[in-house]
Amino acid sequence: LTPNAVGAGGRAGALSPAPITEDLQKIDVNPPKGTRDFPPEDMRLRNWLFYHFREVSRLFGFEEVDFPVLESEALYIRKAGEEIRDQLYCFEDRGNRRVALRPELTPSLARLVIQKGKSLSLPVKWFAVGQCWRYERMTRGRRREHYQWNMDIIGVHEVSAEAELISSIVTFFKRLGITASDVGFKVSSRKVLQEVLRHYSIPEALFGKVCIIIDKIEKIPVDDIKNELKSAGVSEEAIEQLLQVLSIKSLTKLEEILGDAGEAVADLKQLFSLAEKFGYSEWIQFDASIVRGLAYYTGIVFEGFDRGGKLRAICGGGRYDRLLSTFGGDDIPACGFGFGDAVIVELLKEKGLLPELSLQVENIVCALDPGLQGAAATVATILRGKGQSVDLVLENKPLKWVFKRAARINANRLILVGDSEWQRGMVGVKILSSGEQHEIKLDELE
Ligand SMILES: OCc1cccc(Br)n1
Repeated sequence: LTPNAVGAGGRAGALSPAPITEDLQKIDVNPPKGTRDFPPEDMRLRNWLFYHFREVSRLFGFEEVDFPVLESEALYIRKAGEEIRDQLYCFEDRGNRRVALRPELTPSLARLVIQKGKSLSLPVKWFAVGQCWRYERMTRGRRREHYQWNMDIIGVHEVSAEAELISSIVTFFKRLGITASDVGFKVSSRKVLQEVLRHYSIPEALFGKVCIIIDKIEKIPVDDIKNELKSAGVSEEAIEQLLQVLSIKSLTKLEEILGDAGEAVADLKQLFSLAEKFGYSEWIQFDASIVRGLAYYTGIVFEGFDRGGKLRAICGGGRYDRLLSTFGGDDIPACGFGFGDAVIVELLKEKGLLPELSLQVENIVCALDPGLQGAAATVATILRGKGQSVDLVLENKPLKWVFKRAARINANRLILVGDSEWQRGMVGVKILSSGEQHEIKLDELE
């Protein structure tokens, strides 16, 4: 081959690499805007977090489920003007179907419950950990995906279901070292709004839209809230009463305003009573301004907040008794929550509660000469068969390199396969923490 000659599709000339053809161009190695890669150190933290999500779900007797990330857009088309709708990551697929990357898990769960129908024995207690998406203009530099832990109880009318769900989140926080001094739950009920709107004969059809407007009360000026409520058809008198009720932070005060005949006060009293029995009274407080930003909630709603006031809501949930019937299913009561994987990590960082997670491999196995690479593979396989993790050195490397790698992967032991030892059915073992070294018979290795 003459220098630089490249046979048709063949290897480059022996003297120099093939010229870069126009097909090769440097791709953008970053993930798409608003999305994250999980390199090993981040994946260890994510796995640690998800381990606790799953452990708490197991402690509460919930079964894991999952659904496609891609769903029919129809699951999320609600007319109440939710932000989740405005940011839907939706498109038309090659079959001209309107589809969307799921922005939340609850509609998928409702769909599966309906699909399973009578084959399910109620109550259903399901949990899921899944990636959810939104297409938000990157002006605010916010993410377009996060992972959410959801727990849902389907088929229980009583407030004991919401009390159980809040207990599961308290259990999760405690496992991570987070206390009631760090976070709390603001709890209310949409029945508070419902009773005020009914008192002013505001049509039920406006309920979802009013809730979505009210949910912005901390985010936009109160005059904008008033204007949006007026445009939605709520009278000025009703608006004033609504805003007054929403400022209530005590159940006693709420009872004075609404009376004790309504479901709102009764449900909330029951929840606070159960909270005492579960032992998490210090974690929850009534706050009538909490409505949550999803149109389908119908009763108790709650959100976890950091008492330092620096972070966005940590988690949130509530009762959604009408969602299944709006999907054409039976009228089955339901409640659940979503817990994102981002704010909790910010909180853990702030509290100094992030765990030290490093790669840990029990053994590094190395052949002392190229002819023993097969023997090293045999040793690795024996150890792995006994449940021991092994980093097998796959190339002929100097010992200095092996020791450096052993330190980087935090190996406990270095297993050396040398010719003379191998001839005697032995291998060398070095305990890396102490430096202690000995030989051991292959069949005694464990
Ligand atoms: O919290 C609402 C939400 C939904 C999907 C993706 C992201 Br990031 N955030």
